[in-house]
Amino acid sequence: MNDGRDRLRIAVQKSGRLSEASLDLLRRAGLAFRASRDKLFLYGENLPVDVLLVRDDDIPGLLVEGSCELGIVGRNVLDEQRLAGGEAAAPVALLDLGFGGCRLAIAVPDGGTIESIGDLAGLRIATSYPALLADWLRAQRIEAEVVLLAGSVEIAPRLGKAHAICDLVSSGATLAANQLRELTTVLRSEAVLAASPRPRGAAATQLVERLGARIAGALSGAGARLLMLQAPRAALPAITRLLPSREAPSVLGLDGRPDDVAMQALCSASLDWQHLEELKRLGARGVMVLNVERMLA
Ligand SMILES: Nc1ncnc2c1ncn2[C@@H]1O[C@H](COP(=O)(O)OP(=O)(O)OP(=O)(O)O)[C@@H](O)[C@H]1O
Ligand SMILES: O=P(O)(O)OC[C@H]1O[C@H](OP(=O)(O)OP(=O)(O)O)[C@H](O)[C@@H]1O
Ligand SMILES: [Mg+2]
Repeated sequence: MNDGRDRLRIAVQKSGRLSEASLDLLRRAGLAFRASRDKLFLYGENLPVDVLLVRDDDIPGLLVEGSCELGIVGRNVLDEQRLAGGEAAAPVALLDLGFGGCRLAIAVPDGGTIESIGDLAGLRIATSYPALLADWLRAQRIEAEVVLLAGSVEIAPRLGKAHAICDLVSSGATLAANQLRELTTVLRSEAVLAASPRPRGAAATQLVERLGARIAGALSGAGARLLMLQAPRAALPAITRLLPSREAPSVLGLDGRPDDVAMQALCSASLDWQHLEELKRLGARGVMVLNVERMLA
């Protein structure tokens, strides 16, 4: 690994919105950990892979300097630091992880005079994401002043510090509580698996690829169902049309029953009781649905 280490390091948010889901995903990818006494480090027990628990803002920097080979962080944090860092090598986003979904949005006081993005010209906008906001303003050819605030951005308009804000939104409850309304979206974000841009040795590269494949497998397996049944061969086309299936089902002949088949199909999470009742009506028997835990392409 980098700096002569013989174990891989993954940086994960210590305590916050991404912490639980990040560790859960790593466990589903087959990693088992033991916590250090100071709870800043999780020692990998079954693979040479350890987890570093840090502030999410530190994760891109740890990847850039090569102290960690992988990290789980919001795309918002990754893109902000890439834009702020200018030309320097940036971490590489490998995979979207399907949690931590939110958007960076511009919001304005309810009932105020700002009605379209053009109205932002010449105004002050408070944010914790100055590089993303400045980049968006440039692209929209709007000249506005960016006011940097580390947190509680939503109260800036009430304090007279800014006319508008640019902050993360998911349910919209925080905006509503502060009498703000969303004007436009600057960036859609979710947690991503990111890799260090520093060159690594062959062993580390191989382990990064192996973990990437396991994590992708844990994600694609999540929610998938394996449907197994027996049915009259003649009912197969109708059954196949009915299924929320990702690919063609596997069909097997049955000994001594030429008119019947056994079939197996990988379905999405939307496979429900109504599908099963319909299958029965079409002549299916022995219908079984299993949750898929992991898949390897
Ligand atoms: N309301 C939200 N809904 C869903 N995801 C969110 C929301 N707010 C933030 N996120 C995502 O979760 C990430 C972490 O958010 P959190 O609020 O825990 O960060 P933080 O306060 O900066 O934590 P830290 O102490 O690690 O710096 C954000 O960068 C973003 O990607
Ligand atoms: O649209 P909503 O569902 O209301 O979520 C939006 C809020 O969530 C985030 O803050 P968080 O709650 O993580 O607190 P923080 O500011 O301390 O990070 C974000 O900064 C918003 O304030
Ligand atoms: Mg942070």
